Amino acid sequence: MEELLDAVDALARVNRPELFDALTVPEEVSPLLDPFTYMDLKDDSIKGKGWFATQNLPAGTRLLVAKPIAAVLHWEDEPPESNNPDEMEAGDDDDDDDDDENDEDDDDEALFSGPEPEPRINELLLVDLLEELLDNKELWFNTLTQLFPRTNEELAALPAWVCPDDAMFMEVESLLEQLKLVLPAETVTEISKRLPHIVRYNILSMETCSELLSYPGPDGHSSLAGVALYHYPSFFNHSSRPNVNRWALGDLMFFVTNQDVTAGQELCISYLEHDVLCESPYRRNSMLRMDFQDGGEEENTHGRQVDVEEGPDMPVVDTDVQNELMGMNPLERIDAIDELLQQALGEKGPASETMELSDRPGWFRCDVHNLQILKAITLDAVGQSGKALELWDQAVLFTETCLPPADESGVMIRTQAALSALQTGDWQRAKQHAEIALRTHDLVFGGGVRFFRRRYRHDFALKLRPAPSGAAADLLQGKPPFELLWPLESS
Ligand SMILES: C[S@@+](CC[C@H](N)C(=O)[O-])C[C@H]1O[C@@H](n2cnc3c(N)ncnc32)[C@H](O)[C@@H]1O
Repeated sequence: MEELLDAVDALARVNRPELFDALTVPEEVSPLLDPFTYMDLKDDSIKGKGWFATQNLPAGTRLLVAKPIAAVLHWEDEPPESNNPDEMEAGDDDDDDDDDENDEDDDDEALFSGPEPEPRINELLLVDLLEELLDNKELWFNTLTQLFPRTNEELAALPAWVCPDDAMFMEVESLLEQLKLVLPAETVTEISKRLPHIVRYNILSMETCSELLSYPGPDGHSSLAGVALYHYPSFFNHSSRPNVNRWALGDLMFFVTNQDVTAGQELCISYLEHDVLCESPYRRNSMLRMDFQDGGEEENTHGRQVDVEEGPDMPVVDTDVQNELMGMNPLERIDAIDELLQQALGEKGPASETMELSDRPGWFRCDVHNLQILKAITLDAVGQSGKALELWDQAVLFTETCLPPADESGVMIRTQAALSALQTGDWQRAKQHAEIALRTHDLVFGGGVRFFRRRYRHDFALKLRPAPSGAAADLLQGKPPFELLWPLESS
């Protein structure tokens, strides 16, 4: 697995990495390519097919590893003019310069560049699949026809596919014409109707080590983010209380139970980011945009309408907001975060003046959580690790009360909490956070302390705190903090 991570690291450094024939399933996990070891497929009258446990499974059972049928990375969906790396850099610089001073210029630029183009990533995947079918028509009969939507009734219940881009539509049409040379016309008609929906309703996002603070930086793996269509994983249904977590290394996807599961229970993943699962059904459904309503486990809400709600439909503190905040100097940033926290908690605008404070619509709970993390990072950077630790503790509380069990973001937060506690010289607290971080990491990712240190090595290299002094320096004796908190002999 460590060799695989080395290969993934190398791929992530390449400008516009290509997928991923180089990444093969390591021998030690190859038995997991067989999904029927611990699970079986069953039919449910409402949800269709789904995976069910065939035996009692303890938390941390690796169920499945899968290689995709096709995958597309986000960089492949960049608009053509920004595909030139030189132009990209120039564009980035412009953005940075413009941030505060030249709002008017920003507006002018927006006028000239037009609206954001629609994402075409699903259609890029569709084109890849059609190209693959030209060489390997059995893929349709053996695999793709097994995936939802399988029947004409299922198909008829879905909204029509609308291609967001004329050029892509022409490409799809041309590939369908070429397919008519190798497949019967009625099969090609079937493919043209069903394949866009198969893509739309089965693809999974794929991100490597995305919980790490180093993820968006030069040593992170954000260049490998994309979407992929998998065969057996496509049969996992959605639950807002999932008992299965998934994680990726490149395009290899791993599925693991996050809690004890009893024989006969359904095994579900979440189709939503875990940090929005604690929101109301209205908000969850606004983001899910699927052909079913996610109303909570206890009720069957297939097709049910959920009431409209005040407040944003999506998290406000997205990557752009976070990048903008991280571009500020620390003191300015803390003020800006405090201001945003007030809004996020509904304590300040944009609701009407007459509105009671308690009635003001808040943002998502993960907005507050992410702002608190940014503030903790900032306080650590300016040497206030005691105050940072209080915020890391609040972030731990969020992950343990609002997220599914053993969520990987809890590992990152416990790791940072341990490092902040060590920085304050509080060895007991540091050790406690460190142990839980390692235990949770091992449950989800396996590989003991070695693999934890390997996955976290770029985070350990970040200079997030000043050089330790006082009790922390006495504890460390010149060693790097991770050596003290996660020594190799603890495995
Ligand atoms: C990725 S497929 C999952 C496997 C699918 N059930 C099948 O029969 O192949 C996604 C589709 O399954 C159904 N589905 C998944 N989770 C569901 C849920 N919680 N409630 C109702 N339908 C669900 C929806 O039709 C959705 O578009």
